[in-house]
Amino acid sequence: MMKEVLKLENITKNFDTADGKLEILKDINLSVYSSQSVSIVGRSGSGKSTLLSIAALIDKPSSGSVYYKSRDCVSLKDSELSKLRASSMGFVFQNSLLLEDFSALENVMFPLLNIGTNKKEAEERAKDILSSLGLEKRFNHRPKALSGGEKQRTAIARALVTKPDVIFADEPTGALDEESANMIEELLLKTTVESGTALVLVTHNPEFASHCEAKYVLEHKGLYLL
Ligand SMILES: Nc1ncnc2c1ncn2[C@@H]1O[C@H](COP(=O)(O)OP(=O)(O)OP(=O)(O)O)[C@@H](O)[C@H]1O
Repeated sequence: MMKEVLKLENITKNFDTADGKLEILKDINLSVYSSQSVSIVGRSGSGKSTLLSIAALIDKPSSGSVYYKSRDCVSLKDSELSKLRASSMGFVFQNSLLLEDFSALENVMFPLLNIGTNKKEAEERAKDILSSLGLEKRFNHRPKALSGGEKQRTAIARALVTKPDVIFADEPTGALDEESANMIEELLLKTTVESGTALVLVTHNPEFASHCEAKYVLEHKGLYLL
């Protein structure tokens, strides 16, 4: 049976601006299960990144609950949230920032060292995952010596290496040419499902979105199943 990894309940988000209260999200509900891929599309400014930040426990909702493996997370302390993110979540962004002064291998080892994995094991696991993403000849390359697609594959390796329960991807192929974008798309869907990780994907690309198991559109402040 599939486990529920993430549950958003009646999420509302307002921003206070010079022109008063701006309501961005209203009564959003979403459940995400292990191994499930979920896509969220919507026009620019509809609140996709805001929703992703709330789901990933980076930002807090104005009201509503975020449950992570049945645990209510909205009122957890920042230090607990950081720990939870580091051990159980992975992130891939349009321009995933890699550490420029470190090799691809060191970039991928970093999240493991951060959660206390010993160096030898971290190196082995980082090498394994980079190799599985076709980067076995790029271990020692710094980010500036990697192509755009290779950088994103390194970012995916970095996101997956801790074996997270869920990966949040915000426009992960937005900066790539079509061929690299297709490859990254395929890799993300395949690697997440195979490792039991859930994927929550925000994208402008309707084709990429359509390959996910559950497809949502964010419009008029609400989230609707397509
Ligand atoms: N800190 C903030 N203060 C005020 N308004 C904000 C803040 N953050 C986001 N917004 C507004 O919230 C709305 C939603 O922004 P968000 O980035 O979530 O949209 P999006 O759907 O991800 O857009 P895009 O597809 O262009 O990336 C926008 O109108 C934005 O201006």
